[in-house]
Amino acid sequence: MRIDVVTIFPEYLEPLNVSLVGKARTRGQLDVRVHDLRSFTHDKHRTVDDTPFGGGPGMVMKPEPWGEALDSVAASGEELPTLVVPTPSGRPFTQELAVELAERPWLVFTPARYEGIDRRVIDEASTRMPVEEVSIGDYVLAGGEAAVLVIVEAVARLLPGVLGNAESHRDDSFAPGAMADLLEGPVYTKPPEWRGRTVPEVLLSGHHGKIARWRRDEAFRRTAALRPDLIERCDPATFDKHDRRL
Ligand SMILES: N#Cc1c(N)n[nH]c1-c1ccc2c(Cl)cn(Cc3cccnc3)c2c1
Repeated sequence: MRIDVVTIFPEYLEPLNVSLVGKARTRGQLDVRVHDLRSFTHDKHRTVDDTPFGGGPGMVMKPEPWGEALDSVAASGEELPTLVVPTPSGRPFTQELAVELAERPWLVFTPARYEGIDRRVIDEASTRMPVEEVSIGDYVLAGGEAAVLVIVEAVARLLPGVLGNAESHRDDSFAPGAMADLLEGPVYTKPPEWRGRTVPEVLLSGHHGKIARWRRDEAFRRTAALRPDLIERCDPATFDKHDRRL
């Protein structure tokens, strides 16, 4: 997968050089390119914003630099990219959308600032590529860069080979499958006793069937307590009558 990010804060995307995404880039599983929007300005002050038509607070990001940036990025690849626009009014970002985006060959992110990008940029882009306007949650950020970090990590970990053998998204919370839509249960590691606290005996038993059942029961119990709405979404076939009694 190729990912391009156009931003006035390229340094905000430095985290894409480390950990899971950084390793995937080093291995060649992910091609991430960050572009400074100001590279596509031509005035002395490298202006990217102006006052809003119709008045009102704040500034709006000018269409010209974005248009030139998207032209340049789109022309540099062979395939059709999907434009991903972080915005408070966007489609809620969920695991389902992460899976959808992970199936695309090329994502171009346009995290903006101020009061947003001149609407004509998105409208014009929509005539030549798929556009997804996405929000990472019902809270207000100052711009889209943090959303890009969240979306890229959630998508990258779904790409084949990115998660090592020691990790797996098989039992991810919110992912389809036997633990569909359940939150993760408690996890433990050595030492077996720490500050007088021990590990549930079943996890030391070596009985894989009992361990699997305990983990599912704990996930169900935790989900029922913290996110009962997710239980309603579960496929009834996922749980036998015993689970329903937890
Ligand atoms: N994704 C997401 C997301 C989220 N969940 N909250 N806020 C944002 C987000 C994304 C992009 C921008 C751009 Cl461009 C400017 N702002 C500031 C702003 C805040 C409220 C109303 N208008 C603009 C952004 C906020």
